[in-house]
Amino acid sequence: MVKAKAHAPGVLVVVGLAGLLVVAGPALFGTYLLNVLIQAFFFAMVAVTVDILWGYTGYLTFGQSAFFGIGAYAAGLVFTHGGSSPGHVALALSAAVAAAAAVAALLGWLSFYRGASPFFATVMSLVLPIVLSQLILSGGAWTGSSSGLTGYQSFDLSLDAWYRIAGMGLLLISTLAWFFVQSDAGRVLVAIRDNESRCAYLGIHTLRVKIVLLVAAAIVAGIAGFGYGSFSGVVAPELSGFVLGTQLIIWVALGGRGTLWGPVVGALLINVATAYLSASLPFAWQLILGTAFVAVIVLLPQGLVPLLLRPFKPLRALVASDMPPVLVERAPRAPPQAASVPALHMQGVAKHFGSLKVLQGIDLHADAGELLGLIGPNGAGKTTLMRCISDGGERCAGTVVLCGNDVGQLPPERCVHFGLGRKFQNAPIFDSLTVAQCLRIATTIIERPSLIRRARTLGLPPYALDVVRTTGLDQKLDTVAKDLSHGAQQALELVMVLALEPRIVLLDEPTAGLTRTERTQIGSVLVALAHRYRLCCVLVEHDLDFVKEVATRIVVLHQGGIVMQGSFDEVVDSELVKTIYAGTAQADAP
Ligand SMILES: Nc1ncnc2c1ncn2[C@@H]1O[C@H](COP(=O)(O)OP(=O)(O)OP(=O)(O)O)[C@@H](O)[C@H]1O
Repeated sequence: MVKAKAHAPGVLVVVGLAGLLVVAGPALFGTYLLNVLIQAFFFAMVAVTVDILWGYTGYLTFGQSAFFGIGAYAAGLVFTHGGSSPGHVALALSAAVAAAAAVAALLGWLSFYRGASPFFATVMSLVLPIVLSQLILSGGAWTGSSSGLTGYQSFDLSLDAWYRIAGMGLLLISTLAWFFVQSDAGRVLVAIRDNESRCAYLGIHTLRVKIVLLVAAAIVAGIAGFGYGSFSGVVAPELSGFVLGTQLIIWVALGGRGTLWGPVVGALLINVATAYLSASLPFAWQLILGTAFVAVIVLLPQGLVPLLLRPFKPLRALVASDMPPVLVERAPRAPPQAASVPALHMQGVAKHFGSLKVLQGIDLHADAGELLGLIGPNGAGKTTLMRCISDGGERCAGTVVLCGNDVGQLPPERCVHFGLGRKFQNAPIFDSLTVAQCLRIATTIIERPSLIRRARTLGLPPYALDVVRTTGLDQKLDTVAKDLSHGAQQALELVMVLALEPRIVLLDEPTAGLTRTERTQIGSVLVALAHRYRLCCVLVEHDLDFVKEVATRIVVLHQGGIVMQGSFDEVVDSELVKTIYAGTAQADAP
C-alpha cells in the first residue's frame, strides 16, 4: 500500500501568521478598513476559485461572478421575502449551494463536451453572467430589478465578528486550495492544462474532472456570495455581472496566475486601493488600474507575487517539499479476460475524410505476445489506423474489439480501460511536470490520487520499472520533462504507457530521432514486453532493419488497405512489396 507524504510544516507557520492577522485585525484597523476588508475577503475567495480553474486547469472563465451573484441573491431573496430565522438562514445557504452547483453542472456539460475548444468554454462562461444579470433585471419587485435588494436583516453580528468569520473563511479556503493543488490530484489539473488530449490517452476522464472542479468552484463562490449578501445587506445585479467576472481575472493576473497567493493578494490590494482611491480619483482610477493590468501582463506575465517572493525562493522548500517519490515495483493486475481472447480484432474498418478514402476494409487480428510491425509508404494510412484502434469516434465503418471489448464509439479514455496504451510519435509529455509527476499522472487510473497529499512512493509494474532503470530515468525523477533529451522523452513516454498496465500497446515510430544505443535499448524493451510479459505490441515503423530485429509478423498497408501479412522475409522478398516501395503499385493490388 502506498503511503502518503505530509507537506513540510512551513505552510502551517504561514497559515498561523495569517490567522494571527485575522484575529488581531479588529484591534489594528479602523471601521472603514474593516468594512472594506470583509468585502475583499469574500471577493478573494472567488479569486482563489478562478485561479484553480484558470491558473491550474487552463480554463479561462468569466463566469465565477455568476455563482457569487447566485449566492448573494439567495441570501437577499430569502432574507427579504422570508425572514432571517435560523430556518431561513439554512434555506438561503442551501439554496446558494444547490443553485450554484446545478448551474455549474449545466454550464460544464454545455462547455466541455467532447471536441469543444477552450475558446468555446470561455465564451460560454461569458454568456452565463450576462444571462443571469438579465434575469435579475427582469425580476421586477421580487429581485429589486436594477436597484437590487437592500435593507434586509440577516445575522446579528458585530463588525469584528464578521471580519474574523470572513478572514477565517478565506484562510480556510486558501489553505484547502493550497493542499489540493500541491497534491497528486492537483498535478492532474496541471496535466490537463498542459495537454488535455494526452490525459485522455492515459485513461483520465478530463471532461468529468473539469465539470466536478467547476461545480466545486461554483459552490465555494456561491458560499462567498452568500456571506457577502448576508454581511452587506445589499445585493445588486452587478454582483453577478461579467464586469465582476472580468475584474476577478484581472486580480488573478495581477497577483500571479497559478500561485494561489497571488489572487488573494491581488484581490485584497485592489479592493482596498479602490476603496481609498476611487473617491479621490473618480475618473482616473479605472484608467490607472487598466494601465497597471496591461503593464503587468506585458512586463510581468507571472504577476506581482512571484516577483515579490523571488528573494525568498530558498525558503520555498520549507513550505512545499518537492522530493521525488521512491519507485517501487507493483504487481500487475490480473487481466480480466482469458488468455485465449485476442488482444486486437478489427473487421471491415474504414475511414474517410470527405471524399478521400484513407482506410478501407481493414481486417486485422493480433494476439497477446505478438509484436506486429505495421509498415507501408508515406500516406498509406498507418497513423490513421492507430487512431481508429485507440479512439472509437475515429472510424467511419467496421468494428474494433480490444481484449474482447467492442469499443463502439467510445472515446480514448474508455479504450484505455479495455487495456489499450498508445505511445505517440512526438512525445507530447506535460511541459510543467517533472518525470516523477508525469509517471504519477500515468498511474491515475490504477491508484486514485489523493486530494490533499503527495504519495511518498510510486508503484510501477515490473516492465515499466525495467525501462526506467535501463534508460536511466530513475536518476532524473525531479527533472522537468521538457528539459529531457529526445531519447529520454521517448523513454518517459513509453514508461507512461506501460504504467497503465496495457494488454495492447500501439507505438508510432518509436525509434524516430533516437541514437543507435537508444534504438537498441528500445528494441530489447519491446521484445521483452511481447515475449516475456505477453503484451501485444503494434509498431508503426519506417526503419525496416529495426522491424526485422523485433517484429514477429509484418503487416503491409498500402493506399488504405492491407495488401500483405507474413514473416519479415516473406514480406521483403515479395514482388508486390518491392513495387509498392518503388512507387509503382496500384490501389487494387491483391
Ligand atoms: N485530418 C485529416 N484530414 C484529411 N486528410 C487526412 C487527415 N489525416 C490524414 N489524412 C490523409 O490520410 C492519408 C493517410 O495519412 P496517415 O498519416 O495515416 O499516413 P501514414 O501512413 O501514417 O503516413 P506517414 O508514414 O507519412 O506518417 C494521407 O493522405 C493524409 O494526407
